[in-house]
Amino acid sequence: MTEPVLQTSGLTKSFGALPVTQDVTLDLRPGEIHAVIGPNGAGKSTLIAQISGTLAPDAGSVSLMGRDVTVLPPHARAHAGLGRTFQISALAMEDTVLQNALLGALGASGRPWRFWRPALRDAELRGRAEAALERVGLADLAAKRTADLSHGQRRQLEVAVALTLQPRAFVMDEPMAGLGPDGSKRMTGFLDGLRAEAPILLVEHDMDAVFALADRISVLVYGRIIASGSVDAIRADPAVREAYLGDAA
Ligand SMILES: Nc1ncnc2c1ncn2[C@@H]1O[C@H](COP(=O)(O)OP(=O)(O)OP(=O)(O)O)[C@@H](O)[C@H]1O
Repeated sequence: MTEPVLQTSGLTKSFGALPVTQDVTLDLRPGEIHAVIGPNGAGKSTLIAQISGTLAPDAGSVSLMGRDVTVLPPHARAHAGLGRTFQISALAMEDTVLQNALLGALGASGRPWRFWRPALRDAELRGRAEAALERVGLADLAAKRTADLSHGQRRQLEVAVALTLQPRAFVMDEPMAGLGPDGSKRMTGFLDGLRAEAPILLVEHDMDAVFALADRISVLVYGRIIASGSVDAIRADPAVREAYLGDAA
């Protein structure tokens, strides 16, 4: 079997008496989209936070391309190849689209922030930022103020910022949120192509998108993975239908 790019093993975390992830073991293999679904409050965002390093697990580990990154801070995981998009936008709204992409490229370069001004003139960084914008279809909007983008375009820009790192794996928290049917369809098409570049661990409530994209689905309920398998297997699983999918299956 192909080596996983990303692997969690026994990730466990409680907030006080509330267990939010319990012994979560999953992996992400080259070329795939692995969706994590589950009801509100199941622990999906806290799982992503432990994978990306913003939250320390009580027990368990995270490894990236075979390297244990459990104690690394988020920026070090990003440098090790983990690309992340957020449920809530982390963009600088008053800056232009290109400036946001450049901030990502500058962060990826590992240079201190005092190089921000020179970065605007740095051909290599600019090239990296422009290539990422081109990749997500925002090249024509490079000079636009980010606040003036549509919600869907901001989501695309978030992916572009993550792309400037040339990640080996993505974790994405609800990239379809608030997109509407057309935007969701466009993003689905985009993620479909992106998986060949870097596999995606996808937390998403939009079941049409999940069923269209996922190579595998893991279902999280009360912090525990209750089922993991292909789209067809998950849709047919009685426990999953009862706990989460209901009519959506
Ligand atoms: N910092 C925190 N302190 C205490 N409890 C928290 C904290 N963050 C999350 N929780 C609780 O942990 C549980 C899991 O939350 P989490 O946001 O991971 O769920 P989720 O599956 O991502 O939900 P959603 O689908 O609504 O985004 C919830 O009961 C939530 O209230």
